[in-house]
Amino acid sequence: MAPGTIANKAMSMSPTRPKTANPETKRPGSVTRQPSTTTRAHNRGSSYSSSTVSRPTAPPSRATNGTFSSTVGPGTRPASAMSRHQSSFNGRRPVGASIPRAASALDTHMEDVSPSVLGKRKGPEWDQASREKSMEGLMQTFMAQVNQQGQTSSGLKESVDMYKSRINDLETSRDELTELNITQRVQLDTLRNQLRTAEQARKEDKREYEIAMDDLGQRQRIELDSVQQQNRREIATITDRHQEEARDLKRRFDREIEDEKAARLSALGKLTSQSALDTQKSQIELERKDREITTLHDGLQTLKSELDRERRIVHELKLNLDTTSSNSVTLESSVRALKARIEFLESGREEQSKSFERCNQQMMDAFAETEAIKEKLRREETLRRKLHNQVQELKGNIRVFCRVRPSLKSEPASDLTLMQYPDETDDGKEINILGPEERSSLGTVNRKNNTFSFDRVFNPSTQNAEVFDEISQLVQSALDGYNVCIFCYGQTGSGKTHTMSSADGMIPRAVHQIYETAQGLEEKGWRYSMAGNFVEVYNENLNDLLGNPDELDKKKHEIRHDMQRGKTTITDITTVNLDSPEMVETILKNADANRSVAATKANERSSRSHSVFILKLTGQNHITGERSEGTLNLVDLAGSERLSHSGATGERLKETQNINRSLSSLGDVISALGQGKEGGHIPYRNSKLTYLLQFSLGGNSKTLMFVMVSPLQAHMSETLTSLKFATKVHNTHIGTAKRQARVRDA
Ligand SMILES: Nc1ncnc2c1ncn2[C@@H]1O[C@H](COP(=O)(O)OP(=O)(O)OP(=O)(O)O)[C@@H](O)[C@H]1O
Repeated sequence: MAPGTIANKAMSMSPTRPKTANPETKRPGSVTRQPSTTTRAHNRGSSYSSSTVSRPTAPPSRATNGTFSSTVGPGTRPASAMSRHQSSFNGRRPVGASIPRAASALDTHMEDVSPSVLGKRKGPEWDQASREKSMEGLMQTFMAQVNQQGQTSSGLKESVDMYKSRINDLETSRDELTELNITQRVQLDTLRNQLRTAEQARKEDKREYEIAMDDLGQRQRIELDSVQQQNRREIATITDRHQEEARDLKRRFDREIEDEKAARLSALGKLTSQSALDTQKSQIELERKDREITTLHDGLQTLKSELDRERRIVHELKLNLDTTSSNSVTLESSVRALKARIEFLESGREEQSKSFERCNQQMMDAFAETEAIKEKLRREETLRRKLHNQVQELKGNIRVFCRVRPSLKSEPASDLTLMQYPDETDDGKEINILGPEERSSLGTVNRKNNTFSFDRVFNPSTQNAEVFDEISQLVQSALDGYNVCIFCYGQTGSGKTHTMSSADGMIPRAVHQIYETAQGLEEKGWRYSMAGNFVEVYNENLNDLLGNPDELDKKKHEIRHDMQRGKTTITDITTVNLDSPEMVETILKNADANRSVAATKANERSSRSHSVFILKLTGQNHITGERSEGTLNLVDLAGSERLSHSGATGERLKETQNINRSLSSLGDVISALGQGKEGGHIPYRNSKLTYLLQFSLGGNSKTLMFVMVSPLQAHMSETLTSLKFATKVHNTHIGTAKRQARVRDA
């Protein structure tokens, strides 16, 4: 316990603590309050002492009664002091606490006697007896008070003793506490010393740990540096080695490339000289062929009859084959019968075996004969191909057919152009277009007559099947490995789409024929594969009509030519393998649907664009090892009407310009081919269409153009323009046969 606490306790026990609220202290200072000995005896603690000193002392106000007041004067007021002690000790009242206040009794008495004592007499002069009496009474009262005071004093003594014992207790407690305090201080010091030692030890440890950490860090840094250096050295070594290897490789590759280049260059040189030689040879060959062709031309009839004869032979051979086959069947059954007989016959074995050998020999002969006939048939097929091609070449490598569509129900007869077909019962090659009636100044009525002649003219009653008969030989050429191009040219509504891609048009018919022929050729060892593309050239852009309709007019396709192999490919194009002839219907439907997406009306779009159906035919003969690669292009051209005169603007004008450009490019290409200059420039690149068809126009390819004619009077001007263009094409000689067609104005 802290010393201060004990002092506070002593303070709380102070019997004389001033109380301003005490009525006695407020009383007017008539009584002198001397510090009593009892009070002094209590004054041991410093706090207690200060409290006593602070009590105010007043000078005696009754100097005349000094002796009396010093002993029994009202200022001492022991009872009052006692009562304050009592109140400080937990409310216990010491003996005498109930004694009446002497001071107040004295006060009363003093007031009663004072007039006589002070000589202020108002009654009789002097009464000795009463005075003695009263003195005695006073004396008795005084004595009683003294006794009372004695009792009070003994009570106070008891209190003092009690206080003393209490003080002794407190001192003992204080001593104990002081001792405890000292012990605790010693312990505290010891603990502080231990703490200091521990702190010292901790600091020491920390310092050692830091030193160790520094050492470790330094060691690690050194190790890291050495590892890094080692790594750097290794990387440098590896890099050097790799660079050296790379240099070696580069040197080697350079050497190899150089060697390869030199080899290629020499090969190229050889090839160039070879090709020059070949070209020269071809030239000579061409000239020779020209001569031959002239001979051939003369001997065409002979060849035709020969072909017929060959056909007859083939037919006879086929009959022979059938007979032989039935013979071999008969022989087989004979063999079986003979075998059965052998089992039954026990004797004459030799004769039987001879007869069996004979039968066997006959059978072998029959097989050999069959093989020979088959071989002859294959030779016949090769010969047929050759002859077929010669016939096609003689017919001319570019042909023009004219087709007039019938009038539709909606078109009255009065609106139709007068057209005549003078040789329709014969060759069917001419058409007369009669102009409107014109009255001359002399009054005669005339009609302008425009006569055109083509390879074939189909009148309005001709059906697609008949038209196809005429082109089927060209389709056969595609199977034989030639590039064939069939165009439909004419103004909008003239019947191009009907001819080309209607349900029974040229495209489906061509596919069906190819299938049938390819199947027939299978027994001669041929296997064919067919791959189809359908593209559209619109505004000089190529579109895939079998692709995603959303990509129409957006996706870019490029045309790539393999000049050495004479092959054309289109990038990112959909190719459909025609596994069955029915596939073609799906292809046509898809193309139509795609066009419908791109335009509000599909036919509107179709008349503003060129569509090209490309069929690639690859054949392989596993018996003879022959191979053929041909392409059939079926082209539905955009409407040829001269829209530049119609005042078209904007998008329509652009379309028109593109159509005009591509059609005139087609004309230019055909015309350049017709000039037939060896190595002359052919402007294929002038339009997407001609560029796409580069290998199918000219050279060894075969071209057929349909010029489509509308029967309407209103379209006559366009009809004449189309027919004139077609005549120009017809007059063009490409390849071997030269022909002349006539345009007669009557
Ligand atoms: N030989 C024909 N026999 C019967 N109807 C025909 C014949 N040729 C054309 N038509 C009909 O004439 C109309 C116009 O023909 P088509 O659509 O083929 O013309 P187009 O030249 O292809 O026109 P576009 O350039 O707009 O495509 C169609 O209704 C078609 O059915």
